[in-house]
Amino acid sequence: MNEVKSIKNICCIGAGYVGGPTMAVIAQRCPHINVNVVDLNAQRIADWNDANLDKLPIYEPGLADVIRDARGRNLFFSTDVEKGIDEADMIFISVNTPTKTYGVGKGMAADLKFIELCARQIAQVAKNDKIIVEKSTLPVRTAEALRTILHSTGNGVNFDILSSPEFLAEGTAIQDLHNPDRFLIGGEQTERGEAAVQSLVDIYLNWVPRENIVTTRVWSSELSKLTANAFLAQRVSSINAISALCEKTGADVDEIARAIGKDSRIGAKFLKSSVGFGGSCFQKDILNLVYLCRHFNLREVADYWEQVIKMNDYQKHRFSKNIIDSLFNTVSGKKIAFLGWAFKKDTNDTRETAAMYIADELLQDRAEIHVYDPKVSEEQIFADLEYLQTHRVGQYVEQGEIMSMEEIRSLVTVHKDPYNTMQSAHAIAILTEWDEFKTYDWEKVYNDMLKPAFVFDGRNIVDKDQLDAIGFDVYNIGKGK
Ligand SMILES: NC(=O)C1=CN([C@@H]2O[C@H](COP(=O)(O)OP(=O)(O)OC[C@H]3O[C@@H](n4cnc5c(N)ncnc54)[C@H](O)[C@@H]3O)[C@@H](O)[C@H]2O)C=CC1
Ligand SMILES: O=C(O)[C@H]1O[C@H](OP(=O)(O)OP(=O)(O)OC[C@H]2O[C@@H](n3ccc(=O)[nH]c3=O)[C@H](O)[C@@H]2O)[C@H](O)[C@@H](O)[C@@H]1O
Repeated sequence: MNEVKSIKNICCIGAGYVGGPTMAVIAQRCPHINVNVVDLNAQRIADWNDANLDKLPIYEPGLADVIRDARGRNLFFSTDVEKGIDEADMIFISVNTPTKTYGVGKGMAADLKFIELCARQIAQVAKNDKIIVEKSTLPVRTAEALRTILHSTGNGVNFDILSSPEFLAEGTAIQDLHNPDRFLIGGEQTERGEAAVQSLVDIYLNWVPRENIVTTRVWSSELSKLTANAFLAQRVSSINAISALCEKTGADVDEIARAIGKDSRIGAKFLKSSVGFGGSCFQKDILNLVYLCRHFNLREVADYWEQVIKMNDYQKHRFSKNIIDSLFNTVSGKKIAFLGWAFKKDTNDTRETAAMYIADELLQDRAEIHVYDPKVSEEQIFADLEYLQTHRVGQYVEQGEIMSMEEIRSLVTVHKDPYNTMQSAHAIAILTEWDEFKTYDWEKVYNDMLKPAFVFDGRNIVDKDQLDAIGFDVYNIGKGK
C-alpha cells in the first residue's frame, strides 16, 4: 500500500441536509481536523453561521449542540468554494442530485450537473493531490465520469476518488451519524486506492468501531446506496399495499406489522403503514435505479422497482380519494385541516412530502385547506404547491389541472396555532406523525368542529378508541371500519 495520508483539512462542497450535519459531526469527533463547509447559497451559509442556533438552516434534533461544540473551533461555513478546495487534502462532494427535469432521462435520471460543476471547479483550482469523496447519492459508475473531468487538465495533480454514500435519515441525523449501523467506503483496488480508503477509515475510526466501517469496490459502494433506499422504500410500499387489503377485510395493518416483524428474518423496523413515503431521496433514487436498468435493457428489473413508486402514488391517491368520498363526494368549499406538512416528524424538510400531493388532489376539488406544521414555514408550503403546478408528473398528479398561485392562495391558509387550524373544520387530515398531535385536547377540538367531525389519520398516531368515544368519525390507514 502507498503511504496513508493523514488528513488535516477537509472541504465539503454542499452545506445541505447531508453536508451540514455530516461535517459537523466529523468536526466534533475529530478536533485535530479543520473542516470547511462551502456552498454557493449565501443565505444558507449565513444561516449556518448565525449566532442564534434556532436559525440554523435545517432542523434536526441534537444538531445545535454539535454546532455549538465545533463551530469556530475547527468547523467553518463559507461561500468561498475556491479557497475551501485549495486548502483541503480531502474534498467531500455533497451537492444535490435531483431527478432531471429536462432533456434525456427527464423525470427519471439523476441530474449530475451540480456534481460535474464541482469536478470542473476542483480540477481548475487544485494545485496538490487530493482525495475526492462522493458523499452525494450517485448512479453507479459516476466516479468514472468524475475521474475523466478531474484528470483532464493535465497539470500533474493526482486525484483519488472514493465513494462514501450517506445513510442518515432526517429527524435522526445526529443519532445516525454518532452511532451508524455502518459507514461505507468504496475505493479502487490499487495501492493508491487502498491508501486513500485507509485515510477515510482513519477519520471514521475516531468514533466508529472498525467492524462498522465497510469497504468495497467503488461501483459496489455507489450501487449499495441506491439499493439500500430501494429496499427501504419497498418495505413501506409493501406494508402500504397490505393496508389497502386490510381496509377491505377488517384486518389491522399495525397488528400485521407487529406479527410479521417478530420474524427475525423480516425484522420490526420500517413497517409503519402511512399516507405514503416522501422525502428527497426514495423516489428520486428509485427512479434513478429504474433508469439505469432501462439503460442496460433490464426491462423486468426496471418494472419491478418502478412498482414501488406506483404503489406509493396509489397510497397517496387512495387517501385523498377516501377524504372526498367520505365527505359525501365533494370537498368543494369545505374546510379541511392539515396537521403536518413535513415528510416525516422532527424535520422541516418538505421535499416530496405526501402532504402536498394530498393537498393538490383536494384543491382540484376546490377544498379550503388550513395547514399547521410545527416546523414548516408558510413560505415553504406555498413554494411546494407552486412546484407541483410546474411539475405535473406522476400517474395521478398529471391528471390535475394547473392552478394559478392566486387561486391556491385563496384556498390555502397556513396557521401558527393548531386549534385555530381545526376550528370549524369539516375534517382533519393527519399527514405527519409529530408527537405533539397526540397530546391535543381532542374533546375541545371536537366541540369546535362541524359535525359529523371526520379525522383521517394518515399516520395512525392518535388514539382511535378515545376519538371514537368523543364522537369523531375516524379513518385510519389499514384498519377496516
Ligand atoms: N437529505 C438526506 O437525508 C440525504 C441525502 N443524500 C444525498 O446527499 C446529496 C445532498 O442531499 P441534500 O444535502 O439533501 O441536498 P441539499 O439540496 O439540502 O444541499 C445541497 C447543497 O449543495 C449546494 N450546491 C450545489 N451545487 C454546488 C456547487 N457547485 N458548489 C457549491 N455548492 C453547491 C446547494 O446550494 C445546496 O445547499 C444528494 O445526492 C442526496 O441524494 C444522502 C443521504 C441522506
Ligand atoms: O438517502 C436518503 O436521503 C435517506 O433516505 C431515507 O431517510 P429519510 O428519507 O430521511 O427518512 P426515512 O425515515 O427513511 O423516511 C422516509 C419516508 O418513509 C416514510 N416511512 C418510513 C418508515 C415507515 O415504516 N413508514 C413510512 O411511511 C416516512 O414517513 C418518510 O415519509 C433512508 O432511511 C436513509 O437511510 C437515507 O440515507
